[in-house]
Amino acid sequence: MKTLSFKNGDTLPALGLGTWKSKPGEVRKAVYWAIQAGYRHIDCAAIYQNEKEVGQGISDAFSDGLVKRSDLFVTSKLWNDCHRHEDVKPALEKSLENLRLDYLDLYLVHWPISFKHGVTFASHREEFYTYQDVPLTQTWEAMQEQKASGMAKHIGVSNFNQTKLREILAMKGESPEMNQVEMHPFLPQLPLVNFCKENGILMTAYSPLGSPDSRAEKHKNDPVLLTNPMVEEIAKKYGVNPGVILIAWSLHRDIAVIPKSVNHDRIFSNFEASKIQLRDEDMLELRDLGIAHRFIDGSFFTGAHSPYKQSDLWD
Ligand SMILES: NC(=O)C1=CN([C@@H]2O[C@H](COP(=O)(O)OP(=O)(O)OC[C@H]3O[C@@H](n4cnc5c(N)ncnc54)[C@H](OP(=O)(O)O)[C@@H]3O)[C@@H](O)[C@H]2O)C=CC1
Ligand SMILES: O=C1CO[C@H](CO)[C@@H](O)[C@@H]1O
Repeated sequence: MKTLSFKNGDTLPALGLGTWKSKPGEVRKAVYWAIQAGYRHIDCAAIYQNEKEVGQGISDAFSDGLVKRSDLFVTSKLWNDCHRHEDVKPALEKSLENLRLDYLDLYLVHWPISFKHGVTFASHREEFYTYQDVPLTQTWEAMQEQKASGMAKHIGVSNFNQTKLREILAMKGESPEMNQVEMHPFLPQLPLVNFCKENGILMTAYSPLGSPDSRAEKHKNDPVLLTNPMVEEIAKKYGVNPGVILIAWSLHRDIAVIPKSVNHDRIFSNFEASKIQLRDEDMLELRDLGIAHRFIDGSFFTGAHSPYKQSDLWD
Protein backbone atom coordinates (compact mmCIF):
# COMPACT_ATOMS: atom_id res chain seq x y z
CA MET A 1 0.00 0.00 0.00
CA LYS A 2 1.38 3.37 -1.04
CA THR A 3 1.97 5.85 1.79
CA LEU A 4 2.73 9.57 1.87
CA SER A 5 4.97 11.11 4.53
CA PHE A 6 4.40 14.06 6.80
CA LYS A 7 7.37 16.23 7.75
CA ASN A 8 7.81 14.44 11.10
CA GLY A 9 8.02 11.05 9.34
CA ASP A 10 4.49 9.87 10.17
CA THR A 11 2.81 8.23 7.21
CA LEU A 12 -0.61 8.43 5.61
CA PRO A 13 -1.99 5.45 3.65
CA ALA A 14 -2.66 7.05 0.26
CA LEU A 15 -5.90 5.20 -0.47
CA GLY A 16 -8.77 5.82 1.93
CA LEU A 17 -12.53 5.26 2.15
CA GLY A 18 -14.84 8.28 1.72
CA THR A 19 -17.99 8.41 3.88
CA TRP A 20 -20.06 11.37 2.63
CA LYS A 21 -23.62 10.24 1.72
CA SER A 22 -22.98 6.83 3.28
CA LYS A 23 -26.18 6.36 5.24
CA PRO A 24 -26.00 5.57 8.95
CA GLY A 25 -27.62 2.19 8.23
CA GLU A 26 -24.96 1.18 5.71
CA VAL A 27 -21.71 2.88 6.65
CA ARG A 28 -20.93 0.63 9.65
CA LYS A 29 -20.62 -2.37 7.35
CA ALA A 30 -18.86 -0.35 4.64
CA VAL A 31 -16.11 0.68 7.07
CA TYR A 32 -15.73 -2.91 8.31
CA TRP A 33 -15.52 -4.30 4.75
CA ALA A 34 -13.01 -1.62 3.80
CA ILE A 35 -10.76 -2.61 6.69
CA GLN A 36 -11.15 -6.26 5.67
CA ALA A 37 -10.18 -5.32 2.11
CA GLY A 38 -6.99 -3.61 3.35
CA TYR A 39 -7.95 0.08 3.60
CA ARG A 40 -6.23 1.73 6.56
CA HIS A 41 -7.46 5.29 6.01
CA ILE A 42 -11.03 6.48 6.63
CA ASP A 43 -12.20 9.98 5.68
CA CYS A 44 -14.98 11.38 7.89
CA ALA A 45 -16.59 14.70 8.75
CA ALA A 46 -18.98 15.95 11.40
CA ILE A 47 -21.32 17.27 8.67
CA TYR A 48 -21.72 13.78 7.16
CA GLN A 49 -23.85 13.04 10.25
CA ASN A 50 -22.74 9.42 10.36
CA GLU A 51 -19.62 9.49 12.55
CA LYS A 52 -21.33 7.36 15.24
CA GLU A 53 -21.87 4.55 12.74
CA VAL A 54 -18.38 4.96 11.25
CA GLY A 55 -17.13 4.60 14.84
CA GLN A 56 -19.15 1.40 15.26
CA GLY A 57 -17.56 -0.03 12.09
CA ILE A 58 -14.10 0.82 13.40
CA SER A 59 -14.92 -0.69 16.82
CA ASP A 60 -16.20 -3.88 15.18
CA ALA A 61 -12.87 -4.18 13.35
CA PHE A 62 -10.97 -3.67 16.61
CA SER A 63 -13.03 -6.21 18.55
CA ASP A 64 -12.71 -8.80 15.78
CA GLY A 65 -8.94 -8.29 15.84
CA LEU A 66 -8.70 -7.07 12.21
CA VAL A 67 -6.59 -4.06 13.16
CA LYS A 68 -5.50 -2.03 16.15
CA ARG A 69 -5.79 1.76 16.53
CA SER A 70 -2.22 2.43 15.43
CA ASP A 71 -2.86 0.61 12.12
CA LEU A 72 -5.59 3.06 11.12
CA PHE A 73 -5.47 6.63 9.85
CA VAL A 74 -8.71 8.49 10.63
CA THR A 75 -9.49 11.99 9.36
CA SER A 76 -12.37 14.24 10.40
CA LYS A 77 -13.28 17.83 9.61
CA LEU A 78 -14.35 20.92 11.52
CA TRP A 79 -17.70 22.11 10.22
CA ASN A 80 -18.31 25.72 9.18
CA ASP A 81 -20.34 26.60 12.29
CA CYS A 82 -17.43 25.93 14.64
CA HIS A 83 -14.75 28.33 13.37
CA ARG A 84 -14.68 30.55 16.46
CA HIS A 85 -11.76 29.79 18.76
CA GLU A 86 -13.99 28.54 21.56
CA ASP A 87 -15.96 26.20 19.27
CA VAL A 88 -13.04 24.22 17.80
CA LYS A 89 -12.11 22.00 20.76
CA PRO A 90 -15.72 20.97 21.56
CA ALA A 91 -16.28 20.14 17.87
CA LEU A 92 -13.21 17.90 17.81
CA GLU A 93 -14.26 16.27 21.10
CA LYS A 94 -17.70 15.53 19.66
CA SER A 95 -16.21 13.85 16.58
CA LEU A 96 -13.89 11.80 18.80
CA GLU A 97 -16.79 10.74 21.01
CA ASN A 98 -18.87 9.73 17.99
CA LEU A 99 -15.97 7.91 16.36
CA ARG A 100 -15.10 6.24 19.72
CA LEU A 101 -11.49 7.38 19.39
CA ASP A 102 -9.19 9.31 21.68
CA TYR A 103 -7.26 11.00 18.88
CA LEU A 104 -7.63 11.75 15.17
CA ASP A 105 -4.76 11.24 12.78
CA LEU A 106 -5.80 14.32 10.83
CA TYR A 107 -8.24 17.15 11.53
CA LEU A 108 -9.15 19.54 8.72
CA VAL A 109 -10.91 22.89 8.49
CA HIS A 110 -13.64 21.73 6.09
CA TRP A 111 -14.21 25.02 4.18
CA PRO A 112 -12.85 28.59 4.40
CA ILE A 113 -16.46 29.66 5.12
CA SER A 114 -17.93 30.46 8.51
CA PHE A 115 -21.52 30.06 9.79
CA LYS A 116 -22.96 31.15 13.11
CA HIS A 117 -22.71 28.45 15.75
CA GLY A 118 -25.48 25.85 15.41
CA VAL A 119 -26.29 26.65 11.75
CA THR A 120 -25.93 23.47 9.69
CA PHE A 121 -26.39 25.08 6.26
CA ALA A 122 -26.58 28.86 6.09
CA SER A 123 -29.21 30.07 3.68
CA HIS A 124 -29.51 33.74 4.71
CA ARG A 125 -26.88 36.45 4.98
CA GLU A 126 -27.38 36.76 8.77
CA GLU A 127 -26.56 33.08 9.33
CA PHE A 128 -22.96 33.59 8.18
CA TYR A 129 -19.97 35.11 9.93
CA THR A 130 -17.68 37.20 7.74
CA TYR A 131 -13.86 37.12 7.75
CA GLN A 132 -14.03 40.28 9.90
CA ASP A 133 -16.19 38.46 12.47
CA VAL A 134 -14.12 35.27 12.52
CA PRO A 135 -10.80 35.47 10.65
CA LEU A 136 -9.41 32.18 9.35
CA THR A 137 -6.31 32.92 11.43
CA GLN A 138 -8.43 32.61 14.60
CA THR A 139 -9.62 29.16 13.53
CA TRP A 140 -6.10 28.10 12.60
CA GLU A 141 -4.74 29.16 16.01
CA ALA A 142 -7.34 26.90 17.65
CA MET A 143 -6.47 24.06 15.26
CA GLN A 144 -2.83 24.30 16.34
CA GLU A 145 -3.91 23.95 19.97
CA GLN A 146 -5.67 20.70 19.09
CA LYS A 147 -2.46 19.36 17.62
CA ALA A 148 -0.49 20.48 20.67
CA SER A 149 -2.97 18.66 22.93
CA GLY A 150 -2.45 15.40 21.01
CA MET A 151 -6.15 15.06 20.13
CA ALA A 152 -5.21 15.61 16.47
CA LYS A 153 -1.86 14.20 15.37
CA HIS A 154 -1.89 16.31 12.20
CA ILE A 155 -3.89 19.35 11.09
CA GLY A 156 -4.82 20.76 7.72
CA VAL A 157 -7.47 22.37 5.58
CA SER A 158 -9.89 21.53 2.80
CA ASN A 159 -11.17 23.60 -0.13
CA PHE A 160 -8.47 26.22 0.44
CA ASN A 161 -7.11 28.06 -2.62
CA GLN A 162 -3.64 29.57 -2.85
CA THR A 163 -4.76 32.93 -1.46
CA LYS A 164 -6.26 31.36 1.64
CA LEU A 165 -3.27 29.05 2.12
CA ARG A 166 -0.93 32.04 1.92
CA GLU A 167 -2.90 33.75 4.68
CA ILE A 168 -2.33 30.77 6.98
CA LEU A 169 1.27 30.22 5.89
CA ALA A 170 2.03 33.85 6.83
CA MET A 171 1.16 33.10 10.47
CA LYS A 172 3.72 32.02 13.03
CA GLY A 173 3.45 28.39 14.09
CA GLU A 174 2.33 25.24 12.34
CA SER A 175 1.58 25.20 8.61
CA PRO A 176 -1.32 23.18 7.23
CA GLU A 177 -0.06 19.65 6.61
CA MET A 178 -2.84 18.72 4.17
CA ASN A 179 -5.17 20.39 1.68
CA GLN A 180 -8.10 18.17 0.65
CA VAL A 181 -9.73 19.34 -2.58
CA GLU A 182 -11.74 17.97 -5.49
CA MET A 183 -9.37 16.35 -7.98
CA HIS A 184 -9.72 14.00 -10.96
CA PRO A 185 -8.84 14.09 -14.67
CA PHE A 186 -11.53 16.75 -15.35
CA LEU A 187 -9.97 18.91 -12.57
CA PRO A 188 -6.25 18.13 -12.20
CA GLN A 189 -5.60 21.29 -10.11
CA LEU A 190 -2.08 21.73 -11.50
CA PRO A 191 -1.28 25.20 -10.07
CA LEU A 192 -2.62 24.26 -6.62
CA VAL A 193 -0.73 20.95 -6.66
CA ASN A 194 2.50 22.80 -7.48
CA PHE A 195 1.86 25.42 -4.80
CA CYS A 196 1.20 22.78 -2.14
CA LYS A 197 4.28 20.82 -3.15
CA GLU A 198 6.48 23.95 -2.91
CA ASN A 199 5.09 24.62 0.56
CA GLY A 200 5.33 21.08 1.92
CA ILE A 201 1.56 20.55 2.05
CA LEU A 202 0.27 17.06 1.17
CA MET A 203 -2.92 16.76 -0.86
CA THR A 204 -5.98 14.52 -0.86
CA ALA A 205 -8.28 14.16 -3.88
CA TYR A 206 -11.98 14.15 -3.05
CA SER A 207 -14.81 13.11 -5.39
CA PRO A 208 -12.26 11.16 -7.47
CA LEU A 209 -15.04 9.33 -9.36
CA GLY A 210 -17.00 12.53 -10.08
CA SER A 211 -19.36 12.10 -7.11
CA PRO A 212 -22.17 10.53 -9.18
CA ASP A 213 -24.45 10.12 -6.13
CA SER A 214 -24.46 13.86 -5.37
CA ARG A 215 -25.77 14.93 -8.78
CA ALA A 216 -29.12 16.69 -8.49
CA GLU A 217 -31.59 17.14 -11.34
CA LYS A 218 -30.07 20.51 -12.24
CA HIS A 219 -26.74 18.79 -12.91
CA LYS A 220 -28.09 16.09 -15.17
CA ASN A 221 -26.22 17.51 -18.16
CA ASP A 222 -22.83 17.53 -16.40
CA PRO A 223 -20.10 15.47 -18.05
CA VAL A 224 -19.72 11.99 -16.54
CA LEU A 225 -16.26 10.91 -15.49
CA LEU A 226 -16.85 7.17 -15.01
CA THR A 227 -18.23 6.73 -18.54
CA ASN A 228 -15.75 8.96 -20.32
CA PRO A 229 -14.68 6.95 -23.40
CA MET A 230 -10.95 7.38 -22.76
CA VAL A 231 -11.30 6.33 -19.10
CA GLU A 232 -13.30 3.28 -20.24
CA GLU A 233 -10.74 2.40 -22.91
CA ILE A 234 -7.83 2.55 -20.48
CA ALA A 235 -9.81 0.50 -17.94
CA LYS A 236 -10.36 -2.19 -20.56
CA LYS A 237 -6.62 -2.31 -21.27
CA TYR A 238 -5.84 -2.99 -17.59
CA GLY A 239 -8.80 -5.33 -17.17
CA VAL A 240 -10.31 -3.24 -14.34
CA ASN A 241 -13.40 -1.04 -13.98
CA PRO A 242 -13.11 2.71 -14.77
CA GLY A 243 -13.28 3.63 -11.08
CA VAL A 244 -10.01 1.79 -10.46
CA ILE A 245 -8.27 3.82 -13.18
CA LEU A 246 -9.51 7.10 -11.69
CA ILE A 247 -8.25 6.13 -8.23
CA ALA A 248 -4.89 4.94 -9.61
CA TRP A 249 -4.57 8.30 -11.43
CA SER A 250 -4.30 10.16 -8.09
CA LEU A 251 -2.02 7.54 -6.53
CA HIS A 252 0.33 7.89 -9.51
CA ARG A 253 0.56 11.63 -8.74
CA ASP A 254 1.48 10.97 -5.06
CA ILE A 255 -1.87 12.36 -3.97
CA ALA A 256 -4.05 10.62 -1.38
CA VAL A 257 -7.48 9.63 -2.67
CA ILE A 258 -10.72 8.75 -0.85
CA PRO A 259 -13.36 7.11 -3.10
CA LYS A 260 -16.68 6.59 -1.34
CA SER A 261 -18.55 3.31 -1.57
CA VAL A 262 -20.99 1.39 0.58
CA ASN A 263 -21.09 -1.51 -1.87
CA HIS A 264 -19.13 -4.60 -0.80
CA ASP A 265 -17.81 -5.48 -4.26
CA ARG A 266 -16.91 -1.90 -5.22
CA ILE A 267 -15.11 -1.37 -1.90
CA PHE A 268 -12.95 -4.42 -2.67
CA SER A 269 -12.47 -3.65 -6.38
CA ASN A 270 -11.55 0.01 -5.73
CA PHE A 271 -8.77 -1.23 -3.45
CA GLU A 272 -7.20 -2.93 -6.49
CA ALA A 273 -6.12 0.57 -7.58
CA SER A 274 -3.31 0.34 -5.01
CA LYS A 275 -1.95 -2.67 -6.90
CA ILE A 276 -1.79 -1.31 -10.44
CA GLN A 277 0.79 1.03 -11.91
CA LEU A 278 -0.52 3.28 -14.67
CA ARG A 279 1.89 3.69 -17.57
CA ASP A 280 3.07 7.22 -18.44
CA GLU A 281 1.34 7.07 -21.82
CA ASP A 282 -2.00 6.42 -20.07
CA MET A 283 -1.40 9.28 -17.62
CA LEU A 284 -0.85 11.50 -20.69
CA GLU A 285 -4.10 10.34 -22.28
CA LEU A 286 -5.93 11.12 -19.02
CA ARG A 287 -4.30 14.56 -18.94
CA ASP A 288 -5.72 15.43 -22.35
CA LEU A 289 -9.39 14.51 -22.02
CA GLY A 290 -10.37 18.01 -23.14
CA ILE A 291 -13.05 18.40 -20.45
CA ALA A 292 -12.71 20.74 -17.46
CA HIS A 293 -15.35 20.34 -14.81
CA ARG A 294 -15.79 20.94 -11.07
CA PHE A 295 -18.56 18.79 -9.57
CA ILE A 296 -18.61 20.36 -6.07
CA ASP A 297 -18.67 24.03 -6.99
CA GLY A 298 -19.35 25.49 -3.54
CA SER A 299 -22.21 27.61 -4.91
CA PHE A 300 -24.28 26.69 -1.83
CA PHE A 301 -21.90 28.92 0.19
CA THR A 302 -21.55 31.87 -2.18
CA GLY A 303 -23.80 34.33 -3.98
CA ALA A 304 -26.56 36.73 -3.01
CA HIS A 305 -27.49 34.89 0.23
CA SER A 306 -23.91 34.97 1.51
CA PRO A 307 -21.05 37.38 2.25
CA TYR A 308 -18.67 35.03 0.38
CA LYS A 309 -17.69 35.07 -3.29
CA GLN A 310 -16.57 32.24 -5.57
CA SER A 311 -13.10 33.85 -5.50
CA ASP A 312 -12.97 33.07 -1.75
CA LEU A 313 -13.01 29.40 -2.79
CA TRP A 314 -11.32 28.95 -6.13
CA ASP A 315 -8.31 30.79 -7.65
N1 LIG B 1 -13.58 17.98 1.80
C1 LIG B 1 -14.69 18.12 1.11
O1 LIG B 1 -15.26 19.21 0.99
C2 LIG B 1 -15.26 16.94 0.44
C3 LIG B 1 -14.83 15.69 0.78
N2 LIG B 1 -15.34 14.58 0.18
C4 LIG B 1 -14.83 13.25 0.60
O2 LIG B 1 -14.45 12.51 -0.56
C5 LIG B 1 -15.18 11.30 -0.60
C6 LIG B 1 -15.41 10.84 -2.04
O3 LIG B 1 -16.13 11.79 -2.79
P1 LIG B 1 -17.68 11.64 -3.16
O4 LIG B 1 -18.16 13.00 -3.47
O5 LIG B 1 -18.37 10.85 -2.13
O6 LIG B 1 -17.72 10.86 -4.53
P2 LIG B 1 -16.88 9.74 -5.31
O7 LIG B 1 -16.27 10.44 -6.48
O8 LIG B 1 -16.04 8.95 -4.40
O9 LIG B 1 -18.09 8.85 -5.86
C7 LIG B 1 -18.89 8.08 -5.00
C8 LIG B 1 -19.98 7.43 -5.85
O10 LIG B 1 -19.40 6.53 -6.79
C9 LIG B 1 -19.95 5.21 -6.61
N3 LIG B 1 -18.84 4.27 -6.83
C10 LIG B 1 -17.85 3.91 -5.97
N4 LIG B 1 -16.95 3.11 -6.58
C11 LIG B 1 -17.37 2.96 -7.86
C12 LIG B 1 -16.87 2.26 -8.97
N5 LIG B 1 -15.73 1.57 -8.91
N6 LIG B 1 -17.58 2.31 -10.13
C13 LIG B 1 -18.74 3.02 -10.21
N7 LIG B 1 -19.25 3.73 -9.19
C14 LIG B 1 -18.58 3.70 -8.02
C15 LIG B 1 -20.52 5.20 -5.22
O11 LIG B 1 -21.62 4.33 -5.13
P3 LIG B 1 -21.67 3.11 -4.06
O12 LIG B 1 -21.52 3.70 -2.71
O13 LIG B 1 -23.03 2.53 -4.28
O14 LIG B 1 -20.57 2.17 -4.46
C16 LIG B 1 -20.99 6.64 -5.09
O15 LIG B 1 -22.23 6.79 -5.76
C17 LIG B 1 -16.46 11.64 0.16
O16 LIG B 1 -17.22 10.52 0.48
C18 LIG B 1 -15.88 12.41 1.31
O17 LIG B 1 -15.31 11.53 2.25
C19 LIG B 1 -16.24 14.70 -0.85
C20 LIG B 1 -16.73 15.92 -1.21
C21 LIG B 1 -16.29 17.14 -0.59
O1 LIG C 1 -17.51 17.19 2.22
C1 LIG C 1 -18.53 17.67 1.76
C2 LIG C 1 -19.70 16.93 1.39
O2 LIG C 1 -20.81 17.39 2.09
C3 LIG C 1 -21.09 18.78 2.08
C4 LIG C 1 -22.42 19.06 1.50
O3 LIG C 1 -23.42 18.38 2.20
C5 LIG C 1 -20.04 19.58 1.40
O4 LIG C 1 -20.15 20.89 1.84
C6 LIG C 1 -18.70 19.10 1.73
O5 LIG C 1 -17.73 19.61 0.92
